[in-house]
This record gives sequence, structure tokens and C-alpha cells, in this order.
Amino acid sequence: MSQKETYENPDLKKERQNCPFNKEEITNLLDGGKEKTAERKQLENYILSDEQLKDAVPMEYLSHADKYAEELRKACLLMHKLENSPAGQVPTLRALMGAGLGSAVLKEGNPLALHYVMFIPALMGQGTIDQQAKWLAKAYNLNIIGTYAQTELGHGTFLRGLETTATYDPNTQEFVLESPSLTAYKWWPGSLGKTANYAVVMAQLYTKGKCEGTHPFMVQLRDEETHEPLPGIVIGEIGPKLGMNTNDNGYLGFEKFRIPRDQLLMKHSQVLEDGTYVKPTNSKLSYATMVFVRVVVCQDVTTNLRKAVTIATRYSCVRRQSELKPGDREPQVMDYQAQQNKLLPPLAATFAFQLASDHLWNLYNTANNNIEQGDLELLPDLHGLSCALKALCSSEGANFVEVCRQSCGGHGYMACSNFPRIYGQVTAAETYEGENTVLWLQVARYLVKTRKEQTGGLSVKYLIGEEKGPKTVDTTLEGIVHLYRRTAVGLVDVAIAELEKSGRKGEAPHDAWNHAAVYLIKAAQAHARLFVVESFVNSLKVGNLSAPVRTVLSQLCELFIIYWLLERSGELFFVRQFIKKRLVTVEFQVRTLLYVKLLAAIRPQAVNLVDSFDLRDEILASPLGCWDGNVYQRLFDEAAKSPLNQSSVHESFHKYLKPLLKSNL
Ligand SMILES: CCCCCCCCCCCCCCCCCCCCC/C=C/C(=O)SCCNC(=O)CCNC(=O)[C@H](O)C(C)(C)COP(=O)(O)OP(=O)(O)OC[C@H]1O[C@@H](n2cnc3c(N)ncnc32)[C@H](O)[C@@H]1OP(=O)(O)O
Ligand SMILES: Cc1cc2nc3c(=O)[nH]c(=O)nc-3n(C[C@H](O)[C@H](O)[C@H](O)COP(=O)(O)OP(=O)(O)OC[C@H]3O[C@@H](n4cnc5c(N)ncnc54)[C@H](O)[C@@H]3O)c2cc1C
Repeated sequence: MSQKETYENPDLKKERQNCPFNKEEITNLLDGGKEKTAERKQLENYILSDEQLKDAVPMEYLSHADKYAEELRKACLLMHKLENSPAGQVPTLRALMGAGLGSAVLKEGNPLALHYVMFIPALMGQGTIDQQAKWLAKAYNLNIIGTYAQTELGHGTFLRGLETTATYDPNTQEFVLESPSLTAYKWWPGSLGKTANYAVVMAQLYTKGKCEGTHPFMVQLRDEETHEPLPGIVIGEIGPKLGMNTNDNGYLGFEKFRIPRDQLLMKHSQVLEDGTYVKPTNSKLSYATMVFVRVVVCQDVTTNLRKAVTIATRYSCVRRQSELKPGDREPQVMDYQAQQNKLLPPLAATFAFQLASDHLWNLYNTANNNIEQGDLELLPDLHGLSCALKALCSSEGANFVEVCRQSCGGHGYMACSNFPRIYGQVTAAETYEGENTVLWLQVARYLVKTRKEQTGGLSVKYLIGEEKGPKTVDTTLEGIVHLYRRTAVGLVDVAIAELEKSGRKGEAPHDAWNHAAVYLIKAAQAHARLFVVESFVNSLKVGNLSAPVRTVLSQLCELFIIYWLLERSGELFFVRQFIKKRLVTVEFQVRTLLYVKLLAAIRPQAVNLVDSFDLRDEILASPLGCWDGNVYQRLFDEAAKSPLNQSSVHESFHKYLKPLLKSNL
């Protein structure tokens, strides 16, 4: 890699001098330990040194079909490389599927991602031991490649409204899959368009003339040799999207397509040979694959945000523009407080989101182990928290990525800056795996229920009983967290009051719910933010951090929680107690002062902080963010790759422009 080449932009060099903390300590912290960092670096060397995995030309210059083919070529090569990986197969796969190493090679959506992120987890979570024995080894060995086909043209959010049917025929002991209308066609599943030959398909199960709701079925789609669609399967790709264009999202219809009974994934519910239906212990267990993906999406979004912040921070220290002191040299744009205000909150957010995502990952593992033993107690909390953090990390993440792009001025708008690709990935996460508004409303449902029934899981314990803590302005971190807590409780109470008001007017509960949506969403968002800031503050209390690292992380933590407070200060007005005590004004003044001081304190450490993410140039894939800061030369080199620069006069001049010039219009 180019990291250790001789050139280093003098401004970046200066930024890197006298770093007050040990960068490697933060790298190790983010990787999960020194050994993990070493493993990651070894793996990066192994993968990124392979010439065949490099793009001959930037992907943007390829046609839609060539983009897909090129990405598939690299994805398959990567899978071959797994066999000899120095880190072992599973860690390598994880690193590849994560947005870091994988995206250095597979730029715009991996055609094999769904196989690992949803198909295999669905088999594991929904299949019986026998079904896993039959399919899992094949899936791991890539003898079959699968996807997760749930969303339809007509319905993505409302799963109870899915139209695809799977009707049990006891005479042949088969299910008959059918798409009864155009809107019943599966639409969106990744890797379905051209890559997958199998899918876990969600369909309405009918047996003995009764609909038992949506269930997962293992379905072969294409011939294992020829890859031709099987008779009764109508399949194709849905076309270009805002981003993720190398992932072949597809459509799928069924024309009385038969599968054996044992291809209903029967871990939680069964259909016996005679058609008798055996219910699951909880009907939402068939939604478990989505819960898993919501959990990993938080990590994925955070990794992408780290890339955007690194690119924008380094560029902002190389870029000099305008005049700060009259007559002086143009300053680094990072020296403008306005630029710090853009970039330091997202920098802090990368830590906040990572810590909250780690917390969620641990909850997921504990809850999942318990569910395997038949104990579903943690399921509601897991559902609530995974919805909350998926929605928060993806929406805030997408906004922050866009701010990072804007902070790079015109050059940030170039495709080669990598911002369009990063944004395409992060904003997709606002929609897939549960559209964010819909997830906020799921969270609100859990909060309202907890507050009313005074019982709920760990993440909502603060809603049970009377709130405790100071009622006046308290400038400690604990004090600010308490303010978040009071806001979150207050907003749930406001939402409940709205629901009750509508109830008193005689509105039916579903109408009252709809009419309180604005309040409910605010309450859900305040809850999610409380969780993130609590995780950040609590994780600084524990752990073996050196004093300098603790200091800089504490500054970031404080900056972040004040930033959100100021951004969302309007919400305090919803909570009556703040208005009565005139707390809002006081809070606002005190916090703004502190926030501005923190910007100045963190500014000199910004480059060192993004360096400690240890993202190689190949992973950043942006001339603006490269380690050496050789921004202008690299931009020029990128422009030289344009097909329009391969000749001094393009053929279209002779075809179109010259006749126009000569036409005397
Ligand atoms: C070697 C192996 C290694 C493996 C390597 C793995 C590698 C991992 C590496 C990680 C890196 C990965 C990076 C990955 C990211 C990039 C890839 C991204 C690919 C994206 C693919 C996208 C896929 C999709 O989008 S799939 C489709 C997703 N669709 C949805 O999410 C639909 C949303 N809708 C719903 O979920 C529901 O319909 C809902 C919840 C909105 C409403 O459902 P309902 O049935 O109508 O329920 P409702 O009446 O509202 O509530 C009833 C009741 O049920 C509770 N509930 C609801 N859902 C759940 C749930 N999921 N779990 C538990 N409980 C649930 C709800 O709370 C209510 O409870 P009560 O109030 O108590 O009644
Ligand atoms: C990049 C990408 C990859 C995807 N990959 C897959 C995949 O692999 N497999 C798969 O099955 N699907 C996949 N999807 C589909 C995805 O899961 C759905 O698009 C998503 O769940 C949203 O559903 P929808 O499209 O029906 O949106 P809609 O529900 O139609 O949303 C439209 C609007 O209606 C609002 N709305 C809907 N219901 C409510 C409500 N109850 N209350 C308030 N507002 C509401 C929404 O907030 C939104 O503003 C993918 C989508 C994308 C973008």
C-alpha cells in the first residue's frame, strides 16, 4: 500500500506530530484487542496484495451488466482465497462481509452477501436439526447459493399482507407455491436477479383450508447445473438503483410451483403429513432473521461512517481556502469552527455507535442462546432495541455521511471521492430490513406498553417507577444523561397523554395511534438516543484505558451528547416540566458554551483520531482521504482514467457537435 511512501502532505505531517494519545491503543480498542488488530492486518495484507482483486478501471465506467459480472468475479475469487486464509475461514468471511475489508475489493454491494447475511442465518434460525444437516453444509461449501425472498411488489412493511401462498397438498405431501397477482411477485431480494439458485421464501401457509400466516420455505429456483430457472419459476433482475448496483436485486414469481413438505423450515412450527398445523411458541419467531440483520446493520453503518469521517477529516486538513486572519496564509478549512461543527460530531458518533452496537450484539447473542433453550424472555427487549438502533444508526449515519461530503466542497461530489458509494450503502439501510419510520413505531409500541404496564426489559427499565435524579442544571456527564432520560420519559408520557386524549374523544385505539404518530416517533427516537449516550458514558467508566485515551474519548463523548441535545433542543419544549422551570434556556446557554470549547479541544486531535481507525487507502478508496494527503495529484490521476480523456477529440464531436456548429441555426 501507499501508506509508507515518501511523500506526506506537510499539513498532515504537522497534524500527526505530538499526538497526546497512543493511536494503537484506540485501534486495538476498536478491533477488540491487540491480537485482533494483528489478525486484521495480516488478513488485509493477504487480500489486498492480490492483483487479480484490483479493479482494472473504476466501476463507474462499466455498464450495469459488466459491473455485476466484475463484482461476481472478485467475489468468487475471494471465496477461493478463503481456503488458504492465514486467519482461518470464518474470521476471513466475517471480515469480508463487514464493510471494511470486503468493500475494498467489492465496491458496490456483494452478490454473495445475502447468502451469508440472510440465507445461512435463516437456515440456522428457522430450520430443524435435520433440515440444517441437509442444507447447511451445502450452503457453507457454496454448492448452493441462496437469498432471502420476503418483500413483494405490493408489500414490504406489512408482512401479514404478503400475498405469495404455499398451500399444502396432503395427497402428494407437497406445498404448492403461487403468486396470485402481479403485486404478489417477490421484489427486491439481493442476489436473486442472477446469482442465487435457492431462496428462503416467506409465504402465507395454507393447510386444511386455513391460512396460518407467513412462514419460511426452502425453495430451489434454478437448475444446479445449467442455472436456468426451474419450470414454474419466473425470475429476473430489477434494474439500477441509487446505490449498491453490483448486487443483483431481483424479482420472483411462482406458477403452481411444488416443493416437498419437508421444505417448510420447521424449527418453530410444523405441518404434519396429514396437514395438521403445529403452532410456534411465539408467532414472531419467523421474523428472527430480520432481527439478526438489524443487529449487524448497526455495525455496518458505523464502519461506513468511519470511512466518510476519515476522508473528510484528512481532506479538511489538506484543503486551504479563504481568509481567516486578514493578510495571513489561507487556513486549513478544518480551522474554521463551522467546519469543526460539521466534522467532529460525526467523528464522535463513530465511537458512540460502535459502543452501542457492541452492546446490542451481546444482547443478541444472549437472547439467541436463550431462545435456542426455549426461553423467550429477552425477545421483546431484543426486538425493541434492534429496531431502535438500526433506525438511529442508519438515519443519523446517512445524515452524517452527507455532511462529510458537503464538508469536502466540490471534490466531495466526485464519484472517486467514494462519498456517493458510501452514502448509497448507508441510506439503503434506512429502508431495508424495516423502513425506519415503521421501526420507530415498533419501538414506541414497546415503550408505551412498558410505561403503562410498568414491566419491561433492561433497555426500558427507566420507564418503570418514578424518575430519580437532579431536577436542576447539572453539568456533569451524569447530569446530562439524566436530562436525556427525563426527556425520553417525558416524551413517552406526552405520547400516552395524546393517545388517552383521543380515546376520551371516542377514537378507536388504531385511530388514536395514527393520530399520535408524531409524538410516538419522537419518544422512540429519544429512547434510542438515551441508550446510545448511556452506553458511551458507561463504557468510559470501565475498561483498561490509559489516561490520555480516556481523556480524548471523554471529550468526544461529552461533545457528542451535547451536540445531540442542542440539535434536538426543540423536543424539550414537548416536555412540560422543562418549560415550567425555565430549564430550556439555561440548558441551552450552558451547553452551547461547553460545546464550542470542546470543538476547539478536539480539533488538534482530529487527524490522529481518524488515523487510529487504521483504514488503509484501498479501503477508503478516495483520493481525498488518502493517508499521504496527496489529494490534488490523485484527483488528477483519477480524471486521467475517464474514457473521455482517451482521445483529444471524441467521436461524438464529428457525429453531433460539428454538424450543429456548421448548421447556421
Ligand atoms: C461461517 C458463517 C459466518 C456468517 C457470517 C455472517 C457475517 C456477518 C457479518 C456482518 C457484516 C454484515 C454487513 C451486512 C450489511 C449489508 C447487507 C445488507 C443486505 C440487506 C438485505 C435486506 C434485506 C431485507 O430488507 S429483508 C426484508 C425486511 N423486511 C422487513 O424488515 C419488514 C418490516 N416489517 C416487520 O418487521 C413487521 O411487519 C412489523 C414488525 C412492522 C409488523 O409486524 P406485525 O406482525 O404486523 O406485528 P405487530 O402487530 O405490529 O406487532 C405484534 C407483536 O409482535 C412483536 N414483534 C414484531 N416483530 C417482532 C420481531 N421481529 N421479534 C419479536 N417480536 C416482534 C411486536 O412488538 C408486537 O408485540 P406486542 O406489542 O407485545 O403485541
Ligand atoms: C437496497 C435494498 C435491499 C433490499 N433487500 C431485500 C432483500 O434481500 N430481501 C427482501 O425481502 N427485501 C429486501 N428489500 C426490501 C425492503 O425490506 C423493503 O423495501 C422495506 O422493508 C420497506 O418496505 P416497502 O418497500 O414496502 O415500503 P412501504 O412500507 O411501502 O413504505 C412506504 C412509506 O409508507 C410508510 N409506512 C408504511 N407502513 C406504515 C405504517 N404502518 N405506519 C406509518 N408509515 C408507514 C413508510 O414509512 C414509508 O414512508 C430491500 C430493499 C432495499 C432498498
